Amino acid sequence: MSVTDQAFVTLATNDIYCQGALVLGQSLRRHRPTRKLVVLITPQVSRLLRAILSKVFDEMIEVNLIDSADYIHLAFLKRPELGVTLTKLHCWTLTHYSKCVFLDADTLVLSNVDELFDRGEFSAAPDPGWPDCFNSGVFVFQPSLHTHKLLLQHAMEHGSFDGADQGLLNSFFRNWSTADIQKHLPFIYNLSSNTTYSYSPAFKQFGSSAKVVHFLGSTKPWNYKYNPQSGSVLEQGSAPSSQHQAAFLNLWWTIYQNNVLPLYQSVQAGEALAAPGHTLCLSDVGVPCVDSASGAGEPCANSTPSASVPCANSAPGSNQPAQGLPEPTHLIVDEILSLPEGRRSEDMIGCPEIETPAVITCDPLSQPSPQLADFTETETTLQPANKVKSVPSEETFELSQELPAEVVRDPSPQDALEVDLAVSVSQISIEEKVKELSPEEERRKWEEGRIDYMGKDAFARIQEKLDRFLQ
Ligand SMILES: O=c1ccn([C@@H]2O[C@H](COP(=O)(O)OP(=O)(O)O[C@H]3O[C@H](CO)[C@@H](O)[C@H](O)[C@H]3O)[C@@H](O)[C@H]2O)c(=O)[nH]1
Ligand SMILES: [Mn+2]
Repeated sequence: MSVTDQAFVTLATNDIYCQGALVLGQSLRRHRPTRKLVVLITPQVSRLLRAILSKVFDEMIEVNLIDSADYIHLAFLKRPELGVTLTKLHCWTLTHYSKCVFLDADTLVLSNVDELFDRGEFSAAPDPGWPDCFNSGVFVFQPSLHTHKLLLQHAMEHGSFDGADQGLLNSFFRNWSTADIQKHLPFIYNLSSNTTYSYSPAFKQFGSSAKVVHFLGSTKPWNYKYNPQSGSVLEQGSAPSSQHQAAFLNLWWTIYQNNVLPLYQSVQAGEALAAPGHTLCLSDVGVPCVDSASGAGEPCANSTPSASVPCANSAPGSNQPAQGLPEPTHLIVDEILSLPEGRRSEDMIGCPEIETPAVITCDPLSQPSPQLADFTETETTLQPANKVKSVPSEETFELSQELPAEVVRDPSPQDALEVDLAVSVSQISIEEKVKELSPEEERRKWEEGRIDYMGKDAFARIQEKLDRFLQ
């Protein structure tokens, strides 16, 4: 039975965090949630990622990025990510829901967690670093404009002791650790992926009942490279700290490969149809059992090739991208991960962890071609595309009365983080790059007071330019 006035909510302020939100959304879907899935995005998210998110989430709601630069005047800023994570507070404006569960975009759901809706505001699990504080990566809350207003007021009056949302929320809900044990979520609802390293006997005892894994900290799953053939992340600079952590990372990537990448392919194929010549570089390479990302590196047992399926056009759904948004993420598919011989999803039964994979197959008999006509969607878990909503204007108005004018920004694209997906037979990686700004955008940034004092606008570099000019 589905409950339409309650929702799981996440946040992604750029295309990189969208990768996490997509895996989280698909991990929730695999366990058949009875609540809606909602993603909060900011204007920085590209139209391609919006199109993909709308295939996974029931609702996509655009909110204003509360940018750290805006808070210089409020003098409460030490860490640049503060503003961004304060954007999380917008979740209290979702008043068309009676209760919600917030999940960070770097969390992964391992089983059905609908029972979280039996808890009340404000429920959260202890933070592994300081268990008298809660971790703000998973929490139960009740949307309310009044609470939202109080939270923003609290932010302005008291700041945040850690410079981000977790410190703010802990001081706002300050009796969490003592008042009501019902509001202490068990740790299995927010298991930090690296805890297994710090207390492995406990993990051995209780780890199998983990329901939500949280990749907290600076290295996220998308920072690793993944080998689709072995089904495991590649050990490089940032090697996983334990075997268990590696298993969670491998699961993240399995879902990414099987349930997220195909969405790119179908949406980009649709875009190519709408605008021929769109960047989509594909070559037809049969990859033996690329979906065998079980974590153990075992090949799929039941991968009997079926008759090849002729490719057909696949429309991306009803989502038409909005105008004036950041340029889409680049998808570089060097060698497409097509299943050999047009293998259908039914053939994947032997692959563990994959219940209803979204699979795109390509007719191996047809010529390699960058045309979308080479694709067909055989089975997907896609949800109906949904409308993009914005926070109602009255709320924005109310908000802008509360805060200095510059805190609430025009929803103009700015500093979009672009993503390069590099997909080959032996490696998948998600590279992030900061978009090069045009001279006009640079000037606008300066005029808005968003100056990169530590980076390219550092005094030494300006001096260099002046010297060159004066020579
Ligand atoms: O550039 C960003 C940064 C963060 N987020 C969102 O904000 C969440 C929190 O950021 P994250 O990088 O996941 O922080 P953690 O490494 O988990 O660090 C801790 O500290 C953060 C700041 O207090 C809290 O928000 C987290 O819940 C807490 O686990 C993310 O999951 C996203 O949903 C973005 O959308 N874009
Ligand atoms: Mn997190």
